[in-house]
Amino acid sequence: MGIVMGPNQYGKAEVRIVSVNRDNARHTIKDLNVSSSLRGDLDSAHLTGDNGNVLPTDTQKNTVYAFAKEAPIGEIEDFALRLGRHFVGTADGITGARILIDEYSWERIPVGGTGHDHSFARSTDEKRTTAVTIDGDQAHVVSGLKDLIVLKSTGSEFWGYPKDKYTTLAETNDRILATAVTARWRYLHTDVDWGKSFESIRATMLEAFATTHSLALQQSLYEMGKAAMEKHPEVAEVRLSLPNKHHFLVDLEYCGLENNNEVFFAADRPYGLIEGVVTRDDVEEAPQAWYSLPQF
Ligand SMILES: O=c1[nH]c(=O)c2[nH]c(=O)[nH]c2[nH]1
Repeated sequence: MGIVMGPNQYGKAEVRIVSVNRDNARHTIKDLNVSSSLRGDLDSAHLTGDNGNVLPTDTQKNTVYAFAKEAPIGEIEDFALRLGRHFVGTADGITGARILIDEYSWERIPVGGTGHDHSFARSTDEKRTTAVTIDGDQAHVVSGLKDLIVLKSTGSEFWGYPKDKYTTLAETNDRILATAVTARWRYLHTDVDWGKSFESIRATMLEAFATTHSLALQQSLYEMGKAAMEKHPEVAEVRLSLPNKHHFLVDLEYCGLENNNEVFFAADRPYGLIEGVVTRDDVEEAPQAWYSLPQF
Protein backbone atom coordinates (compact mmCIF):
# COMPACT_ATOMS: atom_id res chain seq x y z
CA MET A 1 0.00 0.00 0.00
CA GLY A 2 1.44 3.35 -0.98
CA ILE A 3 0.35 6.90 -1.35
CA VAL A 4 0.37 8.21 -4.90
CA MET A 5 -0.42 11.49 -6.61
CA GLY A 6 -3.83 11.51 -8.29
CA PRO A 7 -5.24 13.72 -11.06
CA ASN A 8 -4.08 17.30 -10.92
CA GLN A 9 -3.93 20.54 -12.86
CA TYR A 10 -2.51 23.95 -12.12
CA GLY A 11 -2.71 27.42 -13.60
CA LYS A 12 -3.62 31.05 -13.14
CA ALA A 13 -7.20 31.72 -12.16
CA GLU A 14 -9.25 34.75 -13.10
CA VAL A 15 -6.97 36.88 -15.22
CA ARG A 16 -9.08 39.98 -15.71
CA ILE A 17 -8.49 41.56 -19.05
CA VAL A 18 -10.14 44.50 -20.76
CA SER A 19 -9.07 45.01 -24.34
CA VAL A 20 -9.89 48.17 -26.28
CA ASN A 21 -9.93 48.08 -30.05
CA ARG A 22 -8.83 51.58 -31.11
CA ASP A 23 -8.65 50.98 -34.86
CA ASN A 24 -10.96 53.95 -35.28
CA ALA A 25 -12.76 56.48 -33.12
CA ARG A 26 -15.61 54.06 -32.54
CA HIS A 27 -13.98 51.78 -29.99
CA THR A 28 -15.07 48.26 -29.15
CA ILE A 29 -14.22 46.53 -25.90
CA LYS A 30 -13.84 42.96 -24.69
CA ASP A 31 -14.02 42.34 -20.96
CA LEU A 32 -12.92 38.86 -19.95
CA ASN A 33 -12.10 36.74 -16.95
CA VAL A 34 -9.65 34.06 -18.13
CA SER A 35 -8.41 31.03 -16.20
CA SER A 36 -5.82 28.58 -17.49
CA SER A 37 -4.96 25.15 -16.13
CA LEU A 38 -2.24 22.85 -17.42
CA ARG A 39 -2.03 19.07 -17.12
CA GLY A 40 0.51 16.42 -17.99
CA ASP A 41 3.60 14.84 -16.54
CA LEU A 42 3.60 16.70 -13.27
CA ASP A 43 4.26 13.80 -10.93
CA SER A 44 7.84 14.84 -10.20
CA ALA A 45 6.71 18.39 -9.47
CA HIS A 46 4.45 17.03 -6.75
CA LEU A 47 6.67 14.19 -5.56
CA THR A 48 10.10 15.81 -5.54
CA GLY A 49 9.61 19.49 -6.29
CA ASP A 50 11.18 19.17 -9.75
CA ASN A 51 9.78 22.14 -11.69
CA GLY A 52 11.17 21.06 -15.07
CA ASN A 53 7.68 20.82 -16.58
CA VAL A 54 6.06 23.59 -14.56
CA LEU A 55 5.39 26.59 -16.81
CA PRO A 56 4.84 29.20 -14.11
CA THR A 57 1.34 30.44 -13.56
CA ASP A 58 2.82 33.94 -13.83
CA THR A 59 3.93 33.14 -17.40
CA GLN A 60 0.45 31.79 -18.15
CA LYS A 61 -1.01 35.12 -17.02
CA ASN A 62 1.49 37.07 -19.12
CA THR A 63 0.66 34.92 -22.15
CA VAL A 64 -3.03 35.77 -21.85
CA TYR A 65 -2.25 39.50 -21.92
CA ALA A 66 0.27 39.16 -24.76
CA PHE A 67 -2.11 37.10 -26.90
CA ALA A 68 -4.74 39.83 -26.46
CA LYS A 69 -2.28 42.31 -27.97
CA GLU A 70 -0.73 40.15 -30.68
CA ALA A 71 -4.02 39.45 -32.49
CA PRO A 72 -7.65 40.50 -32.02
CA ILE A 73 -9.27 38.42 -29.27
CA GLY A 74 -12.28 37.58 -31.42
CA GLU A 75 -14.81 35.10 -30.07
CA ILE A 76 -13.95 33.71 -26.64
CA GLU A 77 -13.94 30.14 -28.00
CA ASP A 78 -11.27 31.04 -30.57
CA PHE A 79 -9.19 32.89 -27.99
CA ALA A 80 -9.39 29.92 -25.62
CA LEU A 81 -8.46 27.46 -28.39
CA ARG A 82 -5.45 29.59 -29.33
CA LEU A 83 -4.25 29.81 -25.74
CA GLY A 84 -4.84 26.14 -24.97
CA ARG A 85 -3.05 24.93 -28.08
CA HIS A 86 -0.14 27.23 -27.33
CA PHE A 87 0.28 25.98 -23.77
CA VAL A 88 0.28 22.32 -24.80
CA GLY A 89 3.89 21.74 -25.74
CA THR A 90 5.43 24.75 -24.00
CA ALA A 91 7.10 22.20 -21.74
CA ASP A 92 7.80 18.59 -22.75
CA GLY A 93 5.42 17.17 -20.22
CA ILE A 94 2.48 19.52 -20.72
CA THR A 95 -0.04 17.47 -22.69
CA GLY A 96 -3.32 19.11 -21.79
CA ALA A 97 -4.84 22.49 -21.04
CA ARG A 98 -8.15 23.81 -19.85
CA ILE A 99 -9.06 27.43 -20.57
CA LEU A 100 -12.11 28.95 -18.90
CA ILE A 101 -13.39 32.33 -20.05
CA ASP A 102 -16.30 34.40 -18.81
CA GLU A 103 -17.21 37.41 -20.93
CA TYR A 104 -18.92 40.42 -19.35
CA SER A 105 -21.33 42.35 -21.50
CA TRP A 106 -21.08 46.06 -22.20
CA GLU A 107 -23.51 48.14 -24.25
CA ARG A 108 -22.92 51.53 -25.78
CA ILE A 109 -24.45 54.36 -23.78
CA PRO A 110 -27.38 55.44 -25.95
CA VAL A 111 -26.21 58.88 -27.03
CA GLY A 112 -27.17 59.89 -30.57
CA GLY A 113 -28.65 57.39 -32.98
CA THR A 114 -26.09 54.60 -32.70
CA GLY A 115 -24.76 54.97 -29.19
CA HIS A 116 -21.64 56.64 -27.87
CA ASP A 117 -18.30 55.86 -29.53
CA HIS A 118 -16.32 55.13 -26.38
CA SER A 119 -18.71 55.10 -23.41
CA PHE A 120 -20.35 51.91 -22.25
CA ALA A 121 -22.75 50.68 -19.58
CA ARG A 122 -23.15 47.22 -18.15
CA SER A 123 -26.85 46.58 -18.00
CA THR A 124 -26.85 42.95 -16.94
CA ASP A 125 -24.89 40.52 -14.78
CA GLU A 126 -25.24 37.85 -17.43
CA LYS A 127 -21.99 36.30 -18.64
CA ARG A 128 -21.18 34.35 -21.78
CA THR A 129 -18.85 31.45 -20.94
CA THR A 130 -16.59 28.91 -22.54
CA ALA A 131 -14.56 25.98 -21.21
CA VAL A 132 -12.06 24.69 -23.76
CA THR A 133 -10.11 21.51 -23.11
CA ILE A 134 -7.05 20.60 -25.14
CA ASP A 135 -6.04 16.98 -24.75
CA GLY A 136 -3.03 16.25 -26.96
CA ASP A 137 -4.28 17.17 -30.43
CA GLN A 138 -7.95 16.88 -29.46
CA ALA A 139 -10.05 19.94 -28.58
CA HIS A 140 -13.36 20.07 -26.73
CA VAL A 141 -15.48 23.21 -26.53
CA VAL A 142 -18.20 23.62 -23.91
CA SER A 143 -19.81 27.05 -24.14
CA GLY A 144 -22.65 28.59 -22.24
CA LEU A 145 -24.02 31.43 -20.19
CA LYS A 146 -24.67 32.18 -16.56
CA ASP A 147 -26.81 34.53 -14.48
CA LEU A 148 -29.47 35.00 -17.14
CA ILE A 149 -32.44 35.91 -14.93
CA VAL A 150 -35.90 35.19 -16.30
CA LEU A 151 -39.43 35.29 -14.92
CA LYS A 152 -42.90 34.27 -16.08
CA SER A 153 -45.74 36.01 -14.26
CA THR A 154 -48.20 33.28 -15.22
CA GLY A 155 -48.23 30.10 -17.32
CA SER A 156 -46.69 28.04 -14.54
CA GLU A 157 -48.32 25.40 -12.33
CA PHE A 158 -47.11 22.92 -9.75
CA TRP A 159 -49.35 20.14 -8.50
CA GLY A 160 -49.68 16.35 -8.44
CA TYR A 161 -46.65 15.80 -6.22
CA PRO A 162 -46.58 13.25 -3.38
CA LYS A 163 -47.66 14.50 0.03
CA ASP A 164 -46.70 13.30 3.46
CA LYS A 165 -47.06 14.58 7.00
CA TYR A 166 -44.36 17.21 6.37
CA THR A 167 -46.01 18.71 3.28
CA THR A 168 -47.35 22.23 3.63
CA LEU A 169 -46.96 23.44 0.01
CA ALA A 170 -50.33 24.20 -1.59
CA GLU A 171 -50.89 22.97 -5.13
CA THR A 172 -51.14 25.81 -7.61
CA ASN A 173 -52.21 26.25 -11.21
CA ASP A 174 -50.97 29.82 -11.43
CA ARG A 175 -47.68 30.93 -9.95
CA ILE A 176 -44.64 33.00 -10.77
CA LEU A 177 -41.77 30.98 -12.28
CA ALA A 178 -38.37 32.63 -12.03
CA THR A 179 -34.82 31.39 -12.34
CA ALA A 180 -31.23 32.41 -13.04
CA VAL A 181 -30.14 30.24 -15.94
CA THR A 182 -26.71 28.62 -15.95
CA ALA A 183 -26.31 26.62 -19.15
CA ARG A 184 -23.36 24.86 -20.72
CA TRP A 185 -23.47 23.07 -24.04
CA ARG A 186 -20.86 20.82 -25.63
CA TYR A 187 -20.03 21.22 -29.29
CA LEU A 188 -19.35 18.16 -31.41
CA HIS A 189 -16.55 19.90 -33.31
CA THR A 190 -14.77 23.24 -33.58
CA ASP A 191 -15.93 24.28 -37.05
CA VAL A 192 -18.58 26.58 -35.60
CA ASP A 193 -19.58 30.23 -36.02
CA TRP A 194 -19.33 30.69 -32.24
CA GLY A 195 -21.05 34.07 -31.96
CA LYS A 196 -23.96 33.12 -34.18
CA SER A 197 -24.43 29.77 -32.46
CA PHE A 198 -24.35 31.40 -29.02
CA GLU A 199 -26.94 34.05 -29.93
CA SER A 200 -29.26 31.49 -31.47
CA ILE A 201 -29.01 28.99 -28.60
CA ARG A 202 -29.63 31.75 -26.06
CA ALA A 203 -32.65 33.06 -27.99
CA THR A 204 -34.02 29.55 -28.49
CA MET A 205 -33.79 28.68 -24.80
CA LEU A 206 -35.44 31.98 -23.86
CA GLU A 207 -38.25 31.33 -26.32
CA ALA A 208 -38.77 27.84 -24.90
CA PHE A 209 -38.87 29.21 -21.35
CA ALA A 210 -41.44 31.81 -22.41
CA THR A 211 -43.70 29.58 -24.49
CA THR A 212 -43.69 26.41 -22.40
CA HIS A 213 -46.77 26.26 -20.21
CA SER A 214 -44.83 24.88 -17.29
CA LEU A 215 -46.06 22.15 -14.96
CA ALA A 216 -42.67 22.16 -13.21
CA LEU A 217 -39.32 23.85 -13.66
CA GLN A 218 -38.02 20.37 -14.52
CA GLN A 219 -40.29 20.37 -17.57
CA SER A 220 -39.12 23.85 -18.58
CA LEU A 221 -35.51 22.69 -18.25
CA TYR A 222 -36.05 19.80 -20.63
CA GLU A 223 -37.95 21.95 -23.15
CA MET A 224 -35.18 24.56 -23.12
CA GLY A 225 -32.45 22.00 -23.72
CA LYS A 226 -34.46 20.12 -26.31
CA ALA A 227 -35.31 23.26 -28.31
CA ALA A 228 -31.65 24.29 -28.41
CA MET A 229 -30.51 20.85 -29.54
CA GLU A 230 -33.23 20.49 -32.19
CA LYS A 231 -32.04 23.70 -33.82
CA HIS A 232 -28.32 23.07 -33.35
CA PRO A 233 -26.94 19.81 -34.70
CA GLU A 234 -23.46 21.01 -33.74
CA VAL A 235 -24.42 20.61 -30.06
CA ALA A 236 -24.08 17.18 -28.40
CA GLU A 237 -25.62 17.98 -25.00
CA VAL A 238 -26.90 20.85 -22.89
CA ARG A 239 -26.47 20.97 -19.11
CA LEU A 240 -28.69 23.32 -17.15
CA SER A 241 -28.71 24.48 -13.56
CA LEU A 242 -31.89 26.35 -12.63
CA PRO A 243 -32.47 27.71 -9.14
CA ASN A 244 -36.20 28.01 -8.51
CA LYS A 245 -36.46 31.61 -7.29
CA HIS A 246 -39.57 31.26 -5.17
CA HIS A 247 -42.19 34.00 -5.13
CA PHE A 248 -44.68 33.58 -2.30
CA LEU A 249 -48.12 35.13 -2.43
CA VAL A 250 -48.50 37.63 0.39
CA ASP A 251 -51.57 37.03 2.55
CA LEU A 252 -53.27 40.46 2.61
CA GLU A 253 -56.28 39.31 4.59
CA TYR A 254 -54.90 41.11 7.63
CA CYS A 255 -56.20 44.32 6.07
CA GLY A 256 -59.19 42.82 4.27
CA LEU A 257 -57.60 42.82 0.79
CA GLU A 258 -57.92 40.00 -1.71
CA ASN A 259 -54.55 39.13 -3.27
CA ASN A 260 -55.35 37.87 -6.73
CA ASN A 261 -51.82 36.71 -7.66
CA GLU A 262 -50.63 40.31 -7.69
CA VAL A 263 -48.37 40.87 -4.69
CA PHE A 264 -45.53 38.43 -3.92
CA PHE A 265 -42.66 38.11 -1.51
CA ALA A 266 -39.49 37.33 -3.49
CA ALA A 267 -37.45 34.96 -1.32
CA ASP A 268 -33.73 34.69 -1.98
CA ARG A 269 -33.14 31.47 -0.01
CA PRO A 270 -33.64 28.64 0.34
CA TYR A 271 -34.32 27.90 -3.29
CA GLY A 272 -35.14 24.74 -5.18
CA LEU A 273 -32.28 23.71 -7.44
CA ILE A 274 -33.33 21.96 -10.62
CA GLU A 275 -30.46 20.55 -12.70
CA GLY A 276 -30.15 18.21 -15.62
CA VAL A 277 -28.45 17.10 -18.79
CA VAL A 278 -30.37 17.04 -22.07
CA THR A 279 -28.45 14.89 -24.52
CA ARG A 280 -28.66 12.86 -27.72
CA ASP A 281 -28.97 9.10 -27.51
CA ASP A 282 -26.54 8.62 -30.41
CA VAL A 283 -23.48 10.64 -29.41
CA GLU A 284 -20.49 9.44 -27.44
CA GLU A 285 -19.99 10.95 -24.02
CA ALA A 286 -16.92 13.12 -23.56
CA PRO A 287 -16.09 13.14 -19.85
CA GLN A 288 -12.78 14.93 -20.52
CA ALA A 289 -14.71 17.94 -21.81
CA TRP A 290 -16.38 18.25 -18.40
CA TYR A 291 -13.49 17.22 -16.15
CA SER A 292 -13.37 19.51 -13.10
CA LEU A 293 -16.36 21.56 -14.24
CA PRO A 294 -19.41 21.58 -11.98
CA GLN A 295 -21.50 18.63 -13.11
CA PHE A 296 -24.33 20.91 -14.18
O1 LIG B 1 -41.09 23.44 -10.42
C1 LIG B 1 -40.96 22.96 -9.28
N1 LIG B 1 -40.30 21.79 -9.13
C2 LIG B 1 -40.14 21.20 -7.91
O2 LIG B 1 -39.51 20.12 -7.78
C3 LIG B 1 -40.67 21.87 -6.79
N2 LIG B 1 -40.66 21.60 -5.45
C4 LIG B 1 -41.31 22.63 -4.85
O3 LIG B 1 -41.48 22.73 -3.59
N3 LIG B 1 -41.74 23.54 -5.77
C5 LIG B 1 -41.34 23.10 -6.98
N4 LIG B 1 -41.47 23.62 -8.23
